[in-house]
Amino acid sequence: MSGVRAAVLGSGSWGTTFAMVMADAGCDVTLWGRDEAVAREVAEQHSNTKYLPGVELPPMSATTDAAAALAGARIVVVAIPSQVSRVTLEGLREHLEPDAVVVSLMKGVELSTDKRMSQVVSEALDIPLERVAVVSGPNLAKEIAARQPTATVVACPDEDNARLVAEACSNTYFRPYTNTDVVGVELCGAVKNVIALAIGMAQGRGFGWNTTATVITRGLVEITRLGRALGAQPETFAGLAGMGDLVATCASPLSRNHTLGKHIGQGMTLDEALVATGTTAEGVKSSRSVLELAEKHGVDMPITAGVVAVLHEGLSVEEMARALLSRPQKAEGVVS
Ligand SMILES: NC(=O)C1=CN([C@@H]2O[C@H](COP(=O)(O)OP(=O)(O)OC[C@H]3O[C@@H](n4cnc5c(N)ncnc54)[C@H](O)[C@@H]3O)[C@@H](O)[C@H]2O)C=CC1
Ligand SMILES: O=C(CO)COP(=O)(O)O
Repeated sequence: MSGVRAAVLGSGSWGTTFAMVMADAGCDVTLWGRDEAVAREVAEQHSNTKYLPGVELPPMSATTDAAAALAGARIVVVAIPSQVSRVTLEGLREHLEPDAVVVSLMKGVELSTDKRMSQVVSEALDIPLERVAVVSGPNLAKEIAARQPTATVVACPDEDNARLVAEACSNTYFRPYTNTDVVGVELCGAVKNVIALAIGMAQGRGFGWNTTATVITRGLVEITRLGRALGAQPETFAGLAGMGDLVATCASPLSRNHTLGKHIGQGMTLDEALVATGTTAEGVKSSRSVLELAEKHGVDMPITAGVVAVLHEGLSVEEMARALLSRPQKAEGVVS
């Protein structure tokens, strides 16, 4: 999409990779981050060794000056940790162009409000939800930065805006599909991180593929159940943002949530696992807000409850497994 001005907020692994995806799609991209050294390296040396070692980036601008990044930007992409997005975006609101479409790449649910990221973006920037799109799918940043083929979903209530964003990120290795089910796509992205933590815990404890497959499948049931209670479309859960991302995140050691869960399963404390994992593992905090959201809507999410209990309440992985398996027998309905 030749020449469309885009700003990407957040110069970590996914922000930098998505800036690369858009630049490779022909956009005129400026990456914004708070780290001056990273911005200089991206702009001058076409690399970001802190987050994407060994990757050669296409030419793009990079800055720590938000006003400069946002000036003239038709598309603004947000790729910072979910829990700091509201305060960060409120500080940038005055620089947003009046026709800008804002894209959330974030896979979390806000603590204290239990809001999805598109809701947070809309409130923090004071723009209607029709101008907020979300991108979610099996999108491990490091594989995409190596230009390996993948697909994703661009969801927005306004189909023209979904198409605008899809065109702006479509290139030879990245294929976006559009839909209007923002609730479903966003919930898939946030809750799969919690399920990935559970699978990491199980694998770290030494459980094999039967356990993994069970948790993926029943995890998808939990996501579907919550999504349906919140008005999502059932087919979203079988798509790229649902099953697709669940498979990628739960199978790959590149997933930080999976890795963190594995550390816990191997006996680390949460603090030790956070240090060992390094960058953002959204599920650690979002597990709590997802569970609260489920409780508010009367939705049963036993795997999510188990993850919260292990991470934040001192339950062991064995106790979590026992608790899950000793639940009352029932028929296997998709939403039961
Ligand atoms: N890395 C991946 O493969 C994928 C990540 N995501 C999602 O993208 C979001 C961002 O994740 P990553 O880029 O991977 O995380 P990251 O940890 O690699 O980078 C986060 C970036 O945000 C910056 N940051 C942190 N606090 C900030 C603040 N208060 N103000 C401004 N900048 C701040 C950090 O300096 C860093 O540049 C998360 O919600 C994640 O779930 C989604 C799909 C793929
Ligand atoms: O969302 C992701 C891949 O689609 C990345 O997962 P992690 O945040 O667990 O690394």
